Amino acid sequence: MLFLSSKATFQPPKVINGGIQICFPQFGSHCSLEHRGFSRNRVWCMDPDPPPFPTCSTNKAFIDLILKHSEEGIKIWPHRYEFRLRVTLGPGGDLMLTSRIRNTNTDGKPFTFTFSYQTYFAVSDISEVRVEGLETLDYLDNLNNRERFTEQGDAITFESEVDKVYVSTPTKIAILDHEKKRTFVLRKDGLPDAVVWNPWDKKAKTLPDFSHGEYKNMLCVDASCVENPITLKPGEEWKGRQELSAVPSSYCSSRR
Ligand SMILES: O=P(O)(O)OC[C@H]1O[C@@H](O)[C@H](O)[C@@H](O)[C@@H]1O
Repeated sequence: MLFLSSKATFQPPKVINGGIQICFPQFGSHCSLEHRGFSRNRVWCMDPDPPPFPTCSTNKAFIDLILKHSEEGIKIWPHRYEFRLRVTLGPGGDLMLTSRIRNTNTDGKPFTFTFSYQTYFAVSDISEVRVEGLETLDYLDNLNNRERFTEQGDAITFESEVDKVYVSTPTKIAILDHEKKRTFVLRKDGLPDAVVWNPWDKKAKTLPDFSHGEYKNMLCVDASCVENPITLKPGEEWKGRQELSAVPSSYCSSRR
């Protein structure tokens, strides 16, 4: 289901192109932090004592992880927080990520953040892929100084570099891989926006992890909260969930 570039090397702080990257406390380049935030480059701990999750995890394998502020980290982002992540795998391979972020500041100060599950889907050939669920929506075009445009009425197809933030998107987005006759279904909650990215040929040549032509085999569709940042007061918690499943395309279209 997920793409990982063939030349990826796991040597933090270098980022990889692949998998699902948890971007917090920013997704973009608004302040002096790392441009996709620091959470994707930190070592997380297993959370031995997570508070109860409202989602049903019966018959599913799951792991609870936690990331907290460190005294070193506070110098970079001057806030105390607890970020709990539950990763759940269902019997059919469905993958669910639930993030809970709590402001634990003791100085009474709120904090503001943006967030994204930067998700690299593996596809057979980007030219054969169609994304449904984003038609007629407004988007901010990262390739045009984040100018706002409105998408046309048809499903989205790809023939050049794309880097768009679709705003106020529905809770379900489908990524149809025509060649593989397979559809990825992304369901989300608490994450109004969806970033769609493919670097295409020219940009991919500038990304050292990509082999020749490898851009054809990936598409990022990221459940995100970018347009309207989230503000939490001390003691408040935010929750954002993403669920991914893969189904035969015929199954999906018969249930639209
Ligand atoms: O190299 P990074 O930081 O993981 O980002 C890769 C791409 O990720 C996409 O999600 C963004 O929309 C692009 O703007 C970005 O170039």
